[in-house]
Amino acid sequence: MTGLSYREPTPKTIAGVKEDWEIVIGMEVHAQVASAAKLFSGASTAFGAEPNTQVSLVDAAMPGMLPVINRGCVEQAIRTGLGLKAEINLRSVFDRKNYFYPDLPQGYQISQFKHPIVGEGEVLVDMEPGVARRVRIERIHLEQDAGKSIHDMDPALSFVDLNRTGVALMEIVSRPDIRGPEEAAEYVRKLRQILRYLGTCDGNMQEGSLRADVNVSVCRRGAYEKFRETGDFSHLGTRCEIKNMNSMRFIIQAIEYEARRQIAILEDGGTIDQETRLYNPTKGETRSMRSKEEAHDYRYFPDPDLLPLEFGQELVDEIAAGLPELPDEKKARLVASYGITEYDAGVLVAERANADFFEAVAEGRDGKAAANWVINELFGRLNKEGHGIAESPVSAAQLGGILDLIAKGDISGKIAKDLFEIVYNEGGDPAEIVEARGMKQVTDTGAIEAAVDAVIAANPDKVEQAKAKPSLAGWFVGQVMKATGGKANPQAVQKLVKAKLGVE
Ligand SMILES: Nc1ncnc2c1ncn2[C@@H]1O[C@H](COP(=O)(O)OP(=O)(O)OP(=O)(O)O)[C@@H](O)[C@H]1O
Ligand SMILES: [Mg+2]
Ligand SMILES: [Mg+2]
Repeated sequence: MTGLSYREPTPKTIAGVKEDWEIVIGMEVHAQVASAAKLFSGASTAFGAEPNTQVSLVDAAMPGMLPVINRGCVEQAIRTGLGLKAEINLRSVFDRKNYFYPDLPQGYQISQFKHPIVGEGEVLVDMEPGVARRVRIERIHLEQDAGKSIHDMDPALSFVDLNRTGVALMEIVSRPDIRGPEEAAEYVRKLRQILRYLGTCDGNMQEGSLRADVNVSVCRRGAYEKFRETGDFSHLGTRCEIKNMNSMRFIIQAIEYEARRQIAILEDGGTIDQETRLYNPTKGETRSMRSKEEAHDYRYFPDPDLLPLEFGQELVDEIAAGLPELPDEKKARLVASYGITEYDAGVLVAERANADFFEAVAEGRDGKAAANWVINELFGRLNKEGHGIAESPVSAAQLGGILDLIAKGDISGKIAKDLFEIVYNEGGDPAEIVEARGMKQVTDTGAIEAAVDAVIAANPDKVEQAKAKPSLAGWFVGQVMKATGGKANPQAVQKLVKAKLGVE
C-alpha cells in the first residue's frame, strides 16, 4: 500500500519492418550485503584494499576449512525481504553451484537454489506522478561472490584477486513484469533506493555493490496478456540475458539494442537462441558470451558442510519492528502532511537524508514554501558544486530562519535569495544578518510613499504616458524597488503607485 493511487504505464512498442513488437524484461539484481565480514568467514569486505589481503583460509578453500554462516548477513536478507513486502522462509537451504573458474577457488559457489531465504514480494516502479508499475519479485537468495580475474595488467599474464571471494550477495530476481527500457532503469533506481533506506546494501554501482543481469525478450501484441492470465511462458519470446550491467544509461541502451536485434531476426524468419550476452558501451552493441547449448550444468546439490538455515518467526518480527519508513510510505505521508506535490515529494524522498532535512525545515512552517526552498534553492545550489545534503553549509535551522523572515514580511522573496547566498557562503544567523546589514523590507508606508513621490516628481513625462497607458505603472514600481534597494514591500509599492497615478 502506497497511499497514492496510480495507473500502470503502457508497454513500450517498437515498430519493426513488418509489425509492432512489445518488450518483456525480467531482472536479476546482485546486491552486495552491507556487512563488515563475508558470508561464511570473518574476512573484511572493505572496498579498495590491496589484492589478496582480505582472504581467510575458508575463502581460499584450503582443505578442511569449514564455512560458518554470518548471522548479520542473514538478518540483512530478512530485512531486505520485509522491505520488499516479501514472504520470509523460516527454512532455506544452501546449495553448491559447481563450475570452474580461476577466481573461484572452491570450484563451486555456495548459493540457494530450490529453497531461497525470501519468496514473493514486489517493487513499485514510479514512472511519473500517478503512473507506476508493480513489478513482482520472485525470490531473493543469498550467495557468495567470486573473486576477480585481472587480464589487463600484463599482456602475457593473468592475475587473480580473491578479496571479493565469499562476500555476501543477495540475488533479487524479478518476474518478467518490466515493459520497457526506461522502466528497467527505474526499477533498478527504485530497488537501490529501498536497499539504501533499509541499510542492507550501499548501492554503489561504480564499486560493483549493485549489478544487474537484464533478461530481454520480444513478443507480438496480446501475447504478454495471455502469459499473465495463464502463467505459461510459451506465450513469451525466448529471452537473452545481458550480464553485469552497472549503469542506468547502459541498461537503457543495451535493452533497446537487444530488442531491435531480436526483432530483426524474427521478422527475417529466424529464431532467437537463448544465450548470455555482454553489452559493449563503446560500440553500443550486445554480443554473445555463451549459448544455451554450451550452458553450464551446475549440478546443484545441498552443501554438505552447511545445515539448512532455520530461524524462528520471532527473529522476523523483531527485524520487522525495527524497519524504517520506506520511500513509498514516506512520499505519501509528505504529500498528506505538508500539502506538497507528489513530484516534489518524489524528489525529496530520493535519499532519506534529503527527506529528513526537508521535514526539519517544514515542521511548523508552510510546507510548499519549504519544499520550494529546499529543492530549488538548496539542492539546486548543492548540485552545482556536486555536493550532497551531508555537505550542505546551510543547516535546516538556518533555512527555516530565512523562511520565517519571509513569512513575517521582514524580507521580500528577492532579498531572501541574497540572504540565502550570504548564509551559504559565510554562515550566520539569518535574522541577525538581516538586522546587521539593513536588509529588512520597508513596510513603513511613510518611507515607501516618499520614495514613490520622488520617482513621480522626477519623471513627469512618464506620468503623462502612464495615465494614458496604465500598464506603465509597472515601470514606476520597478524604479521604486530599485531606489529602495529591493527592500520595499512590492505590494505596498504597487498600491501606492496606482493610487498616485490615478490608474487601475
Ligand atoms: N521470456 C522472458 N522474457 C524476459 N525475461 C524473462 C523471460 N523468462 C524469464 N525471464 C526472467 O529471467 C530471469 C531468470 O532468472 P533466474 O535467476 O530465475 O534464472 P537464470 O538466469 O536461468 O539463472 P542464473 O541465476 O544462473 O543466471 C528472471 O528475472 C525472469 O523473470
Ligand atoms: Mg539468477
Ligand atoms: Mg540469470
